[in-house]
Amino acid sequence: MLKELRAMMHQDIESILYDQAAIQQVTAKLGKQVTADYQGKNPLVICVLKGAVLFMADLVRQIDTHLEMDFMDVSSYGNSTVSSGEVKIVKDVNTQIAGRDVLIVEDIVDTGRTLHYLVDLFKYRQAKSVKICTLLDKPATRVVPVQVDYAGFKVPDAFLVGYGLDYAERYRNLPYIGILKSAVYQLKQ
Ligand SMILES: O=P(O)(O)OC[C@H]1O[C@H](OP(=O)(O)OP(=O)(O)O)[C@H](O)[C@@H]1O
Ligand code: HPA
Repeated sequence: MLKELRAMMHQDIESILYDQAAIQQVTAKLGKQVTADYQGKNPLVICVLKGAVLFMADLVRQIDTHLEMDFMDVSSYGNSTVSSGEVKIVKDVNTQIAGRDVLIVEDIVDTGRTLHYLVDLFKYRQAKSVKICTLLDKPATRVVPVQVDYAGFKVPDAFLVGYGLDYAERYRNLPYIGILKSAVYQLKQ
C-alpha cells in the first residue's frame, strides 16, 4: 500500500533534484559548520513548522554541541504555490528568547517573507544573535532581503516538494526533493 501511494505521488514529480544521499551529505556538511560556530554556546535551535521538521530532525543529529530545540509554526502559503504575503503565527515558541543565540532552521527560503518576519521578531525579543540555516535557498524569487548564514542547496525557480515540503499538505513524506509538475496545481489555482 505504501509503495503504491509512493508511486502515485512520484507520478506528480517532474524531476528529482536531491535524493536521500545528497540530502544526507549536505546536512552533514551544515552540521559541521554549525558545530564549529557554536562551540560552548548552547544555541536555541528553532524549527519552523511544518516544512522544516524532517531537516531539523536530521540536522540536530549532526550538531556536536549542547543545544536546545523549540518549534514555531508559521504559515503563509495555505493551499497555494504562491505566498499570500502575510505571515501568520500558528504556534509560538515556548522558550524565552532574550539573551539566547537563536538558530532558525528552515526547509526553504523563497520570497524571504517568513524569515524576514522571524528574524525581526527574535531581534525584537532581544536574542543575543539570530542566524538562519536553510536546506534550500531560492534566490531568484526573493522579495525581501534575508541574510542566509547556512544554506544546503541553491535551487531554481520552481515549486519543490518532498522531504517536508508540501503542496496543499501533500508530498511532505517523499524521501527526496523534486519539482512538482505544474499540471498538478495549475487547474486548482
Ligand atoms: O520565503 P517564503 O516565501 O516566506 O517561503 C518559505 C516558507 O514557506 C513554507 O512554509 P509554509 O508557509 O508553506 O508552511 P509549511 O512549512 O507548514 O508548509 C516554507 O516551509 C517556509 O517556511
Ligand atoms: O517551492 C516551494 N515548495 C513548497 N513550499 C514552499 N514554500 C515556499 N516555496 C516553496
